[in-house]
Amino acid sequence: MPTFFEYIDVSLPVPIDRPFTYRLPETLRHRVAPGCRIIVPFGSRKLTGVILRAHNDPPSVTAKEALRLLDAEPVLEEKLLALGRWVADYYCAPLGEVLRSMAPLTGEVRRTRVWALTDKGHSVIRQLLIGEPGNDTAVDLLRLLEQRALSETTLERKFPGAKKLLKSLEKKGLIELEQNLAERDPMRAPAARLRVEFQGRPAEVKLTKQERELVAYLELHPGTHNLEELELLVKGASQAARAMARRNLLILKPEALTADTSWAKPRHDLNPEQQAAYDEIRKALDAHHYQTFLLRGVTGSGKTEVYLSAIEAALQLDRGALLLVPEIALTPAMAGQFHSRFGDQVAILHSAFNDSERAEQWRRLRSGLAKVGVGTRSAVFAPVANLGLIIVDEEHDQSYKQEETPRYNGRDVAIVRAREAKAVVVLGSATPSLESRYNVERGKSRLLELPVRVGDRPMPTVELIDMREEFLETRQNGLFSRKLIEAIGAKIESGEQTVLLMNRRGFSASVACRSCGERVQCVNCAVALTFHRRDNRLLCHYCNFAQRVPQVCPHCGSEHIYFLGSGSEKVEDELHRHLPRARIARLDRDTVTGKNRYEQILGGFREGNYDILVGTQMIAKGHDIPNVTLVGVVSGDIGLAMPDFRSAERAFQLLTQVAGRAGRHSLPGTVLIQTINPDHYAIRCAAEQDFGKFYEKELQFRRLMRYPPFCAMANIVVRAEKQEDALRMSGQIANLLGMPEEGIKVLGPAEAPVPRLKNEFRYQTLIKAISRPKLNELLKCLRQHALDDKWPATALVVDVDPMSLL
Ligand SMILES: Nc1ncnc2c1ncn2[C@@H]1O[C@H](COP(=O)(O)OP(=O)(O)OP(=O)(O)O)[C@@H](O)[C@H]1O
Ligand SMILES: [Zn+2]
Ligand SMILES: [Zn+2]
Repeated sequence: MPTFFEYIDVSLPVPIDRPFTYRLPETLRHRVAPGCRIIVPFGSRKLTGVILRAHNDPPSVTAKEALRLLDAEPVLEEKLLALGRWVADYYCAPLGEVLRSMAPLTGEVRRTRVWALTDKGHSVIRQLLIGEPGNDTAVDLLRLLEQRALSETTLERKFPGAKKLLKSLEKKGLIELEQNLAERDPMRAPAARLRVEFQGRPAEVKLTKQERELVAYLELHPGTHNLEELELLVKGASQAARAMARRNLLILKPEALTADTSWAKPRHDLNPEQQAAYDEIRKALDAHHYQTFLLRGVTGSGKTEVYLSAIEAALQLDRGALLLVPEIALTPAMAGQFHSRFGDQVAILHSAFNDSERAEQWRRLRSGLAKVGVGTRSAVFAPVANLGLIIVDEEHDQSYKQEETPRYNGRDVAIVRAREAKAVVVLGSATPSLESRYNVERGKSRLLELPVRVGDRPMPTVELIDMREEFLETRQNGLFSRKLIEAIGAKIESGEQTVLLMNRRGFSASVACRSCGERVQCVNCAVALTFHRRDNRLLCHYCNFAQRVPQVCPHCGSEHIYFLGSGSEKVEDELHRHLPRARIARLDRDTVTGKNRYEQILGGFREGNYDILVGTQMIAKGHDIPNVTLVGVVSGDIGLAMPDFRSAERAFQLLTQVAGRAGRHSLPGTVLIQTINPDHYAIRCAAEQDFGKFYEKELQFRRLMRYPPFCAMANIVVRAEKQEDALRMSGQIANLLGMPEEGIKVLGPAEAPVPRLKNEFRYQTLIKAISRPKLNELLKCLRQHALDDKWPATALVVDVDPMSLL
């Protein structure tokens, strides 16, 4: 094995599916390794790529020379590179794009551009140096650049009017614009980690708006906080904290000096069920084998405590751990809970972090300073050393699926990663996905169950309210049944709290014309616009297009415009009318503007500042609020009629999860679900909170229709701005798939359920296959065709194991 290589194969973030070969300059030949980043020329650009292989096999065409090596040690170690290859292969995505989304590698490095000397520039300046010291600006400038590449603004400051000079020097080939990589490389910039310690509000001190916001937050959440994480929650917190520290209003300390215990929940002794689940996990960890567990625990059964103990066990065995949580669930409360248990051994990886913050956390894991990674989907790629355990909380959650290239599912990647690392996976949920539950039957994973709530607390009682009967009896088409309003009123009287689900935001679902019946649609998408009363606008929930409410029908000119359907905004509004004294908070994408709002609203509700929390599915997940004893569902039917084979599963999960928010502590809970489909199995099973029954029913349906988990599925979407282009390309897809092999079923191409989205026409084809390799082969053919036929890079979407068919 030579230690001296002339060539490297580099993966680049471009939609082309192969590595590119480059020649190494002398100085780098003994320094490269797979997984290191390197800057290479690509067309007229310079790109950062990842070295896949170093070798001495001359390529058939002359290779260009690589420019600069960024890492002395690989950022993606061998195993992660292999995982990236698996993702690229399984999800039919270009490797370069997979690697880019795996690590905070290139995000920031391409931001600034600097002027640097070319080779010619170097030799010119060297000749000049031999001769007389130059005194004209051009020479000074070139000399300066010889020491260091500099940005145009810097040069302007030193040499006013430099712009013109730079252009002429560039024309002469002496200098060139380069992307400033080394300086801005997030993998290198060490950021100071600081903790904020706050001891209470000093009276009579003037604070700025930002400082007040920070104080408000700190008052709600006493103790010490990490400054970076605070910044995420309270915009401008960093600046405000520093300013306040200077005035001795709070204390800033370096990270290592403090351990955050402010979020500490009491540590519980495991109950027998938790203990039994933990014992199984522990055994597998001790055996150092790969094993997947499905931890199905009813809502409020204490799954988190099992996770914490399992992570402790892994640490005792000197192995690292990863905890994946759904997008919305990674709150500071969650992070704090882990901090308080594991101190600075925890690295938090959040998609809302910027590149350098992510890189910082990534570095702490890679160096072994941190041993536990907690994060959302992409944290599955975090460089945890000696990985022993991966936990995927709420494994059924849709946010584990990335809805852009590479369209991977973090849960499934977790399983593959664990298998290679001989690690243990724990998938936890009260409502597991059909796929995960079926894997138990297939012997691919083992079931652990927490069948009851902790402390023998009862499950909430659930009642369905048939809104058709309600209408017959009252002749009123209101949002609320009498029963629901009464129940909420009674809770306000007794000082208990209510959670009210309305899984659609906005005020009215759409606006239509009484004369011609048409709905007002988005100009970019084939969907009806939703009316948002607060800003008195119609809004597209797909592309955010907004317009005023038209005075007359855009189709026929009639003035008889009316509003139909309802959303969370209207629920809040009508509730005020029914219960004028109620204190109501609303949690949906319209009220959660900015990172801190979510915590603020929820925190305020938890503190008892509100009687009722109205919200979309955001309120259904994970919360553990003691005083909530009533959960109401305004319409249990939303989503049931979606043209997606998962619609029943999703409805069941949402209703069961939201029901699970009631009565989790000393007070028992009640759930009222309003519906016009009280006999639908998803709704009935949710009402009975019977996962087993739902699973059997749904599995039958999937088996009969050959839907996942009884087939491997992919969704092919062809999209283009011009309808004829989209039609032509999808025609080609139809031809290619015309005579499918045995064991492959093709549905379509047909108009996608949302036939126009963000100004593109969309046609979709579903492929179901008995054999995964055959499906994979077929998809690669399609991609190859798109490349050969020079389709625009974004025209073909290949979505393997799709989670959403819209
Ligand atoms: N052994 C125990 N004894 C007493 N209380 C416990 C025990 N384990 C957990 N708890 C408490 O029970 C509550 C519910 O636990 P947790 O939030 O982990 O439930 P969960 O299973 O994740 O539910 P969900 O799926 O609804 O989120 C928490 O307040 C937790 O602190
Ligand atoms: Zn009309
Ligand atoms: Zn739109």
